[in-house]
Amino acid sequence: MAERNQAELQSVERALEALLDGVSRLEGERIACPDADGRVLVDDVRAAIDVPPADNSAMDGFALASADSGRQLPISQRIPAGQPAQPLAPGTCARIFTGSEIPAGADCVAIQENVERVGDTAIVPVTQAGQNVRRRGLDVTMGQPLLGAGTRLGAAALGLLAGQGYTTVDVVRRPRVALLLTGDEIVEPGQPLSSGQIYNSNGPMLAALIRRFGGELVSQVRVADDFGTTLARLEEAAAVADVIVTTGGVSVGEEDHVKPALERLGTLSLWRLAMRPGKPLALGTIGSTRLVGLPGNPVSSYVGAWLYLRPLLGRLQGCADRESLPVISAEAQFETRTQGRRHYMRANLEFHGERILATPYPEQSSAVLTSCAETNAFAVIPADSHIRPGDRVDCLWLQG
Ligand SMILES: Nc1nc2c(c(=O)[nH]1)N[C@H]1C(S)=C(S)[C@@H](COP(=O)(O)OP(=O)(O)OC[C@H]3O[C@@H](n4cnc5c(N)ncnc54)[C@H](O)[C@@H]3O)O[C@H]1N2
Ligand code: MOO
Repeated sequence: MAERNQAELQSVERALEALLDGVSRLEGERIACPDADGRVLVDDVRAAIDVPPADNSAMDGFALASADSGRQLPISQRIPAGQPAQPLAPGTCARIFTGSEIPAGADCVAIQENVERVGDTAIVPVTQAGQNVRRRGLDVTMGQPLLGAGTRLGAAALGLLAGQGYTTVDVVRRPRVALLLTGDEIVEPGQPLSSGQIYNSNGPMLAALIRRFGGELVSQVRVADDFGTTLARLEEAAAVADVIVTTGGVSVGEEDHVKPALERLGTLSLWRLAMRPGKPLALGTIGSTRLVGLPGNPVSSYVGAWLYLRPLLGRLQGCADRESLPVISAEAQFETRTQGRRHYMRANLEFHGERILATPYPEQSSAVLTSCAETNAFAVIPADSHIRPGDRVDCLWLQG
């Protein structure tokens, strides 16, 4: 079906630019390291100590001076991990274990499988200097940059911080997000469903995405379809949140009160975007609080959250890798045509050796949330194009 008024549609990029304009990183807070998974570093972190702090053994075996190797040597000490090593008596070797400190005077370790023990002596094969020794500072050298500002902390980063002895870390405060759901037909799960009603699927879905994108959900309220209530709920939300997310009420229906309420309280721009799903989008401000008004259709809301809300929360956290999604070029396993709107098709990427295949969910209606639940990417089909099987398509990988 031909779409009219395409000239009036605006690009995704322009809307995103408008949304992020003037948005800067929130302030930091000091938290305990074990609580910092997924949080974003405020500043660069430098290494306070060498890791490992001393040369140590990579293997269970015998430490010795390489010049003494290839001979039978007396075993002059035993160095369990965690115990200080005594300087090695010349012409001897030391029983040593993985992680034990290399004694002064030794420069290599022969692994025990290659050593023959004879009483208190060991016949040690020829061993090169440095063999099986992990040098002091091999992992991290004191003073080196360890992690950069804006890094999203994950398991390995938390391990690095702990390896430095750090107990607290300065991270960006989580953006506070208030979720407002419009629509008198919406009923909470657990309640009986009457004729004309549907369960609230957008609420839990968006709450999960907000947390996943690094936000803190500070409130989640339903707003009745009337102007006064909408106004009051928006004001309350603006008082506690950095970001207000609404769903529903951004199209042209007469029951939509978000637009007039926002026009009263702050600024509002309504976008009609050259994208599908999710043509309508509302962007606004109430004081310093940003508002993202997503469409009510669950799929449009889901796609809009990935494309707009995630970058906004990323910018507020000073986290560049949350501002965009990884793009994977894949081989289309389908044929489709678009007109004036770019299509974000919910698709599955499958990795088959060298080939990456994109298969769209068969039903792409913006009311079919199954298309989101069963896929892992958005295949981005440019406006006015014809994609045939085997063509390359750029896909946004929804793993961020
Ligand atoms: N005459 C026109 N009608 C519509 C247009 C248009 O341009 N002209 N745009 C269509 C498009 S595109 C979309 S998207 C929707 C956007 O509508 P709203 O944002 O105003 O949302 P509602 O009308 O309130 O709801 C749409 C749809 O979504 C369901 N919904 C809403 N909230 C929830 C929820 N929390 N959980 C589950 N489902 C929800 C609602 O029942 C409706 O079915 O407008 C089109 N119309
Ligand atoms: O674009 Mo609406 O989001 O088609 O359903």
